[in-house]
Amino acid sequence: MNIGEISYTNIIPLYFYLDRERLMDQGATITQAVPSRVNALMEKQLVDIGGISSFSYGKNAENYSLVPDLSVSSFGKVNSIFLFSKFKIEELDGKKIALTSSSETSVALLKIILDRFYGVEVTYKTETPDFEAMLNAYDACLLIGDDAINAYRKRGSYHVYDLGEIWYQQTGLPMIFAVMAYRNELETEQGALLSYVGRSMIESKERCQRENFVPVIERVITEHGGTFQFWNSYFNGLNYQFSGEHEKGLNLYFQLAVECGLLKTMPSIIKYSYK
Ligand SMILES: C=C(O[C@@H]1C=C(C(=O)O)C=C[C@H]1O)C(=O)O
Repeated sequence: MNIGEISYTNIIPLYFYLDRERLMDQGATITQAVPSRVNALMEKQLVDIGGISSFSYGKNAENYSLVPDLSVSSFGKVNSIFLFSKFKIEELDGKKIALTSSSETSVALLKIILDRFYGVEVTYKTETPDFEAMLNAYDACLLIGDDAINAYRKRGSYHVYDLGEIWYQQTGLPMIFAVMAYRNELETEQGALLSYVGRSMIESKERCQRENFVPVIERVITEHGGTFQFWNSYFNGLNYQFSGEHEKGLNLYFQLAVECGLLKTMPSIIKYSYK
C-alpha cells in the first residue's frame, strides 16, 4: 500500500502520530508531494490512499471512497488559500489570472466564485507557484498552502481574498479542501491495513486536537519559521472533521462545479464502513 501525504503544514495533524515504523513493517510506503501531484499519483494507481484535493475525489468518485470523519476544511477564513490581485475582485472582468499548479480544489473554487458569485469573466493560465513572477506577468494570482502563507508576508498593497471566507459568506457552509480517500480496490485487497490506517489517522487528529496542536506547531516552527501565535491561530482556524455539514458543503461545491462545466457529472459521496 502506498500512502499519499500532502507536503503542506495544514494536513500534518492527520499524519503526525502515525506509527511509520509499524506501517513500514506491514509493507506500507509513504509518498509526500503537493496536492495536484498526490491526486495524479492516485489517478495512476501509484498511490492507494491519501489526503487528496476534494475536487479530485469529485472527478474520480466512481473509483474512490472516503475514510470517514477526516478532511481539511474551514468554516470561514482558511488563511492559506489566497487570491492576490492588483484589482478589486469585482473589477477583474477581462483580466488575466495565474493559477498555482499545486491545487485542484482551490482552482475550481476560484472559478466558481468569480463566475457564480461575482459574475466576472477572466482568462486563466496555470503556472508554477511563484508570487513575484506571477504578479509580474498577470493581474492576479491564486496561491495555496505554504506558498500562500509565505506570499501573504510579502503582500504589500495587493488586494488579498481568502477563498474559504468568500465561500462561507456566500453559502453558510464549510469549504472542504481535502478529503481522505482510497481506491475502492483497497477494501478487498488490503482491508485490514485500510482499517488500521483510517483509525490511526483519526487517533492522530484527535490527539493533536487534545494537545491544542502544540507539538505540531513546535515542529512547524523549526521547519518553516513564523511565530507560535500565527501557527496556533492557523491550526485552530482549520477543521478536520467530516460531518453532515461538511457533506452539504461538499455537495454544493460539486453541484456548482457541474453547473460551471468543471465536473462532468454529480459525484456520489461514499464512505468506508469499518469492519
Ligand atoms: C488548506 C489548504 O488545503 C489544501 C488545498 C488543496 C487544493 O486546493 O487542491 C488540496 C489539499 C488541501 O490540503 C491549503 O493548501 O492551503
